[in-house]
Amino acid sequence: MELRGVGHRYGLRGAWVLRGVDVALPARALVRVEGANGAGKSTLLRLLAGIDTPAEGRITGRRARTAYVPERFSATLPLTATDYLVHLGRVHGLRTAEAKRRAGEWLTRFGAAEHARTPLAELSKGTSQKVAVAQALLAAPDLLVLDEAWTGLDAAARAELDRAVAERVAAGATVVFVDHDPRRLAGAADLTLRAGDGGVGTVTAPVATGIAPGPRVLVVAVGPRGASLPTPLPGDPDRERGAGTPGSDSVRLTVAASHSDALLKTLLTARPPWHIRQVAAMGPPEPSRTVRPAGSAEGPTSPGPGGSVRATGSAQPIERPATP
Ligand SMILES: Nc1ncnc2c1ncn2[C@@H]1O[C@H](COP(=O)(O)OP(=O)(O)OP(=O)(O)O)[C@@H](O)[C@H]1O
Repeated sequence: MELRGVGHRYGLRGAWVLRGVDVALPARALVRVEGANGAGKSTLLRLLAGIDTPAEGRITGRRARTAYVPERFSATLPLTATDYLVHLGRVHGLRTAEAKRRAGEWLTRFGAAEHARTPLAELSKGTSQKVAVAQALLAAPDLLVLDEAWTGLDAAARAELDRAVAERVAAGATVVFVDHDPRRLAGAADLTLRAGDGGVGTVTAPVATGIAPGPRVLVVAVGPRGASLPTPLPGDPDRERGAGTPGSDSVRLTVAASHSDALLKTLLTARPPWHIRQVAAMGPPEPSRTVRPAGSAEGPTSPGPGGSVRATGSAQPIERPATP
């Protein structure tokens, strides 16, 4: 998805909030938007979600399914939580039975199952927010836009949303979020955009998964014999079965460093949990396989469009408390 010369202002004669925004959002990426109050973060998110149309410029390459969680969710429809979710699931093209199943699943994940039959107007602020987040995740969106969506959620639901975000990215989605807590998903963003001075700047370069090698992390995890790894795993790591012990299985996972925190969290919070035996930063990546566009000459090691590079190199232990 690409923004070219995008600008926005409220009203024909209003002051420009954003101008000249040129940004490319990669697929399978977590994108953080930061900036001071009033810098235009929510404006940018609404443009990305397609809620508002830019006053100038173009947005191209929109993903098929987009979902948005606003800063404030005020549900005034005379529906129960489940009926509302099923209705939105239908809007997203799901069959009623599937929408019902997913509504129940997401309400349960966010600890709101007991409010499935509660009318929206009677929900507490926090539970309303859980419904708002559930409606966004229900349709497995390719673009998920979260405007301070964690606000008002209890600790368990905040952690669940962290996990859901990692799952969406691992599944190939772009997740764009704003949160005033700088610790939110700290270190996990592939790209950070800074809104301010009427524009949007790129703070960190995007990691185009599968194209840029980037630093990688080795995680050795141990689980009960025969236990399946949780799915999906953030960052879609390379996996290799290791030598287990009686009653346990060991697996070596190699993942982009930007996804390692989310991967560890997913393993540790799985049911049953996986124990982390080793976490190690990989040495400088050496491309072992290069795919070039058809007809291109032998040349540098960077892959062409659609190419991939597998990182190799020796593992360097990094300081991280590991569970036994
Ligand atoms: N619907 C609207 N009508 C008129 N002006 C608006 C509207 N929404 C936002 N603005 C203005 O646009 C500017 C940017 O607002 P925006 O909400 O995008 O900033 P923000 O960075 O998300 O702020 P915050 O961190 O306080 O949430 C502000 O000056 C705001 O007053």
